[in-house]
This record gives sequence, C-alpha cells and structure tokens, in this order.
Amino acid sequence: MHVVVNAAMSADGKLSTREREQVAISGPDDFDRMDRLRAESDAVMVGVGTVIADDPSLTVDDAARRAGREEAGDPPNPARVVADSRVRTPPDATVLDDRAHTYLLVSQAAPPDFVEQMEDAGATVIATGQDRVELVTALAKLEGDGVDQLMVEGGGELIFSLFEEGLVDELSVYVGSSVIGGRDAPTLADGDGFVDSFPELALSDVERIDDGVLLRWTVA
Ligand SMILES: NC(=O)C1=CN([C@@H]2O[C@H](COP(=O)(O)OP(=O)(O)OC[C@H]3O[C@@H](n4cnc5c(N)ncnc54)[C@H](OP(=O)(O)O)[C@@H]3O)[C@@H](O)[C@H]2O)C=CC1
Ligand SMILES: Nc1nc(O)c(N)c(N[C@@H]2O[C@H](COP(=O)(O)O)[C@@H](O)[C@H]2O)n1
Repeated sequence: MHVVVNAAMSADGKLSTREREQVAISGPDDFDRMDRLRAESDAVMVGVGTVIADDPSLTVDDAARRAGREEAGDPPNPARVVADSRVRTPPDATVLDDRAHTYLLVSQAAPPDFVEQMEDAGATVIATGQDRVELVTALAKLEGDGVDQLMVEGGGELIFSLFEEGLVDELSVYVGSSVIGGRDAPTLADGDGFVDSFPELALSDVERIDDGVLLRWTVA
C-alpha cells in the first residue's frame, strides 16, 4: 500500500482554529489538486475528530473525474475510511451516505450496538486494537480489500499516529497565506509528539499554487 498524507496548514502550521472549525486554507487551484488526488486514490482516510468537526463528504467533486474512474472499472468515488475507536461517528454523518463505500476502523472497545448501527448504515467495520485502532493491522486489512493507494487528509492526531507507526510514504502540505494561531489549534502532527527520534523526510518538490506554496516530501 502507498500512503499519501495531504493537508493544508496556515503559515503558522495550524490545520484549523482553536475551536476546531474548518477553515478554507487552500485556494481554488489547491482544492482542485486535492480533488484530483482523491480521484487517483482507492480510499480517502480521516480520523473521527475530522468527521465530527467538518462532516466531510470525502468524495470527488469533478464529474469528469468520477466518470473517468467508472470508465476504468472503479466506483465513481474512492472508499472512505474513518479511524474511530469507539464509534463516535454520528449516524447522520455525510461519510455514511451512499455516494461511496465507507470503512469504519474501530477497536475492541467499540460498543456492539454502535457497531451494528454503522453496519446497518452500510459501512464495513474493521476492528483492531484493544482501546484504540491499531493502524498497522487495520491498513493491512484495507490492502487485502484492494486499497493500494490511500490518501490521508487528517487531522493532526491521525497524521501523528501514522508517522509514529512508520506508515506514511509521502507528505504533501499546502501552506496558505494566513495566520490562525492558538496553542490548542490542531497542527499537522499532534499526538504525543516525538522527543528523540524524528521521521526523516526528503523534499521532492516545491510549487507555488494560488497564494501559497505546496511542499512535497517522501518519507525516508
Ligand atoms: N487543513 C486541513 O488540511 C485539515 C484540517 N482538519 C482539521 O483538523 C481538525 C481535526 O483534527 P483532530 O482533532 O486531530 O482529529 P483527527 O481527525 O486526527 O481524529 C483524531 C481521532 O481519531 C481517532 N483515532 C482512532 N484511532 C487512532 C489512532 N490510532 N491514532 C490517532 N487517532 C485515532 C481518535 O478518536 P478515538 O480515540 O475516539 O478513536 C482521535 O481522537 C478539525 O479542526 C479539522 O477541521 C482535518 C483534516 C484536514
Ligand atoms: N486540502 C485541504 N485544504 C483545506 O483548506 C482544507 N480545509 C482541507 N480540509 C479537508 O477537506 C475535508 C472537507 O472536504 P469535503 O469537500 O467536505 O469532502 C475536510 O474534512 C478536511 O479533511 N483540505
């Protein structure tokens, strides 16, 4: 499996505000690039924090791209993947609509009636880990289901864990021209943070887009 993390942050490294409200950091061209990346992926993943904060669709906006996927024998939209240890995804969340298939990655601590509710909504539930989703096993199961190209959009808690587990192959960060601030505002990689050994990146590309810059790295 090839895992690409793609996110947008303010000039001061924030993914959104301290109130965790969605902010349009990307401009139109970067949102279009993100749409293309979604269309090229087998699945798009977020943490449940992003589902609760943003209620995203995680679908492909451009009709021609959806048609292109269908011509290639794929569903119009990539699958959606939510890391959600205890099933906090609201039953009316947009990620559960019928535009794409959805995988819910849960832990053994997920309440069975909540799991059943998600399955009734059409989601495929994958349980790994005691209290928290065990990402290595969960991603291996997704790969077994045909997910070769996985795009991860965030947020910072999930991105940190993926780096911690050595699961990230590429990182694309759009840096927008705004300052959000806030010591408690989410950053690109939150979690507990690294203290003595840090994932090493190799810069592969720098591109000006809209009024910001796209930085691309591969993970060593
Ligand atoms: N600018 C951008 O590009 C983007 C911005 N955002 C913003 O980010 C914010 C949300 O980010 P954040 O709060 O960090 O939430 P995340 O989306 O990273 O979700 C974190 C939650 O995922 C669940 N989870 C399950 N398994 C794991 C695991 N192994 N490791 C880590 N998390 C796991 C945890 O909840 P539990 O323990 O219950 O399972 C955790 O609290 C929002 O404000 C959103 O707007 C989000 C995406 C992109
Ligand atoms: N690439 C990017 N740039 C931004 O400025 C953003 N705010 C985000 N957020 C991500 O996009 C999701 C919303 O997408 P939908 O169109 O609703 O599917 C949001 O949940 C974040 O993952 N990304």
